[in-house]
Amino acid sequence: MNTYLRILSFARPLRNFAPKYFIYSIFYSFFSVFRLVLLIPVLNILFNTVQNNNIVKEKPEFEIGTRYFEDLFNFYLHHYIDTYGKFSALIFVCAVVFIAVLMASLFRYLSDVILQTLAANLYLNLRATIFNKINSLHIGFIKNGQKGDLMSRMNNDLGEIGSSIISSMTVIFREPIMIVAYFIGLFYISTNLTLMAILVLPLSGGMIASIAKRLKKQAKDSQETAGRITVIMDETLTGMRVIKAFNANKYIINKFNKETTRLRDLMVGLARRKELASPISEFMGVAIILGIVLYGGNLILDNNSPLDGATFISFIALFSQVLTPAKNISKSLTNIQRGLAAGERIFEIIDTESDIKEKSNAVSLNNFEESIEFKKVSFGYNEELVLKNIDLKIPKGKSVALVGASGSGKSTLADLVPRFYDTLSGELAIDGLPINDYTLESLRKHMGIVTQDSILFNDTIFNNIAFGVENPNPEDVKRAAKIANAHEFISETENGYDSMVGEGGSKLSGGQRQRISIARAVFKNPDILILDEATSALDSKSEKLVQDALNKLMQNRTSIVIAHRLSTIQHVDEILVMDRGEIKERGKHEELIQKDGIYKKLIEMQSL
Ligand SMILES: Nc1ncnc2c1ncn2[C@@H]1O[C@H](COP(=O)(O)OP(=O)(O)OP(=O)(O)O)[C@@H](O)[C@H]1O
Repeated sequence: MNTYLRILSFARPLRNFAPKYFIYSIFYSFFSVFRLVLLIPVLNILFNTVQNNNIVKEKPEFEIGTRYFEDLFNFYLHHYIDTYGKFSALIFVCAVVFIAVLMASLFRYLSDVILQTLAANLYLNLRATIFNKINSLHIGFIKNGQKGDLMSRMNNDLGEIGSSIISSMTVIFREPIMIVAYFIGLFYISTNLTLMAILVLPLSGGMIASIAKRLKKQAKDSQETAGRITVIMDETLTGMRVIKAFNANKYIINKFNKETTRLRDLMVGLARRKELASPISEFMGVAIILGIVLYGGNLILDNNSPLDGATFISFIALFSQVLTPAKNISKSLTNIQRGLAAGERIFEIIDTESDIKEKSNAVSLNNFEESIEFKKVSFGYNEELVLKNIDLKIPKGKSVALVGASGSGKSTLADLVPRFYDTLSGELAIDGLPINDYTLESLRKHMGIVTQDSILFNDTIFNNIAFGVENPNPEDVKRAAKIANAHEFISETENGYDSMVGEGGSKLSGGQRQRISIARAVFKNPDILILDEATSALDSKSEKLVQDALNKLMQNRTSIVIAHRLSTIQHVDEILVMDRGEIKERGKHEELIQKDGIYKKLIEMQSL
C-alpha cells in the first residue's frame, strides 16, 4: 500500500485533480444507477402492473431530495399514460433513460480525461526524478549497477507501472464510488434483498485477495529476468564484433534463450494465478445472483410480500451491475501487484544515496591558485586497496604523467581529483583546502577531462564541443576546434559544425572523435586537465594531429596525464611510475632512465 501511495504521490499536485474527479465520478455513478432504477416503470408499463399507490395527480412543489424527483417523474408518467396512452408513456421513460445514459457517458468521459492527465503527470515526474537521481549519483553507482539493468528499470518497469498502476487507477478510484451508488440504489429498491447480498460478497473478496497476495513475488522475479534480458541485448548490440570474431554467437544465444525461457515460465506461472481471479469472481457472482433469485423469488411467490416482479427484475439488473465494478477491482488488485513490484525496483534507484556528498557549508572554489596535493591518500573500491599512501604535489601550471602497468591505479588516482570517488584515508587538497570542502560544481568547473574512449553524444559537432554550455559563442567553438586540429575536417563534412556525429560519434573516425573531445576540453578552458591518453589506436598521421592537439591543450595548464605511450610524455615536469597502487619511482625522464628501474624497463619494452 505504501508503494502504491508513493507512486501516486508523483502525480502531484493532486489537489488540481482530486476534487473535480470526485465530483464527476459522483455524477457518473448517480446517472448510471438512475438509468437502471428507471427499469421499474418501464417493466411496470410493459407488464401492465402500474400501481395505483404511485399515482401523483398534482405536480409536486420543488424541494431538494429524491422524493421530489420521484414524484415529479411519476406525475409526468401518469400524465402521459392518462393523456396519450401507454406507448407515449414508454417513449417518455425511454427519453429520460436516454438523457441519463448521455449524462453518465459525459461524466465518465470527463473523469477519464482527468485521470489520464494525472497519469501523464505521474509519468513525467517519475521519469524526471529517476533521471535527476541517476545524474546526481556517484560514478561508482553506474559502474557497479549494470547499465542494462538501469535501462530496464527506466523502460520496462516504468512501462509496467503504466500498464498496471495507471490503468488500474480508474478502477481503484471510481469503482468504489460506483459500488456505493449501486448499493444506495439497491437499498432504495429492497433493504432485505440487499442485506442478504452483502452477507455473501466478502467471501469472494477474500478469495481474490489471497490470490493477489502471492502475485507480487512472481512479478518481481519476472521483472528481474526481463532486466537481465535487456542487459544481454545491450551487450550483444555493443559487442557484436567481438561476439562474431570469437564465434560466440551460439554461446550468447544460449544465454539469451535460458533467460527468455525462464521469463516465459515465470509469465505462465503469473498468468495461471492472475487469470484465476476473473473466473472465480464470475462464478461467485453468478452463485450470489442465483441465491438472490431463490430468496427473492420465494418472497414474490408468497403473495403477501411487498416485492413485485418488476421491482425484483430491476433489483437483479442493478445487482448484476455491482458485480462489474467488484470484478474490475479484483482484477486490478492482481494487476497492481506487478506495478508494485516494478515501483519497488524504481524506488531502489530513487532511494540510493550518493556516496559523494557535498557539505552543507561547502565553499566555492573561485580561482585555482596554487596546487593540487595528495597527502597519504589511500583508496579502494572494496576491501582491497587500489591506491596506497600516495604523496604528490602538483603546483599550478605543472604537468605530471602517470605511467605503470595496467591495473596499477593510474585512472583511479586521476578520478579522485574531480571527486568521482572519495579518498578512504589521507587528504586530497586544492589550494590547501580539502576538496570535500568545495562545492562539487565549483570544483569540477576548473577541470577538463579527455578520456581514452572519446565520449561523444548523438548531437551536432558544435554541441559536442560546446557541451553543457548554454548560448555558446560560435567563434569560441571554432577557435577551440582549430587548436584541436579539428576545424579542417569539420569544415569538410556535409553540414560543417552542424553535422550530426551519430550515436557515440559513429559517423567519425577514431582520430576525429578524439580531436572533437580535445576541442571540447579546449573550449572549456579548464585550469586543471586530466588526460587519459590514447593515441595507440590511431595511424601515424592521425596520431600526430591528436598529439599536437594535446600538446597545445596542455600548454600553461596543470595537467595529469595518464600515459600509455611513453614517448609522448618525456617533456612533462614529473613522471610518476605506479606499481600496484604505489608510486615506486618519480622524476624527470632522464633521471628515471639513469635510475635504471621500472621506468627504464617500461621504455625498453615499448621500444621492442
Ligand atoms: N569500479 C571499480 N570497481 C572495482 N574495482 C575497480 C573499479 N575500477 C577499477 N578497479 C580496480 O582497481 C585497480 C586499478 O584500476 P585502474 O583503472 O585505476 O588502473 P589503471 O592503472 O588505470 O589501468 P589501465 O592502464 O589498464 O587503465 C584494478 O585492479 C581494477 O581492477
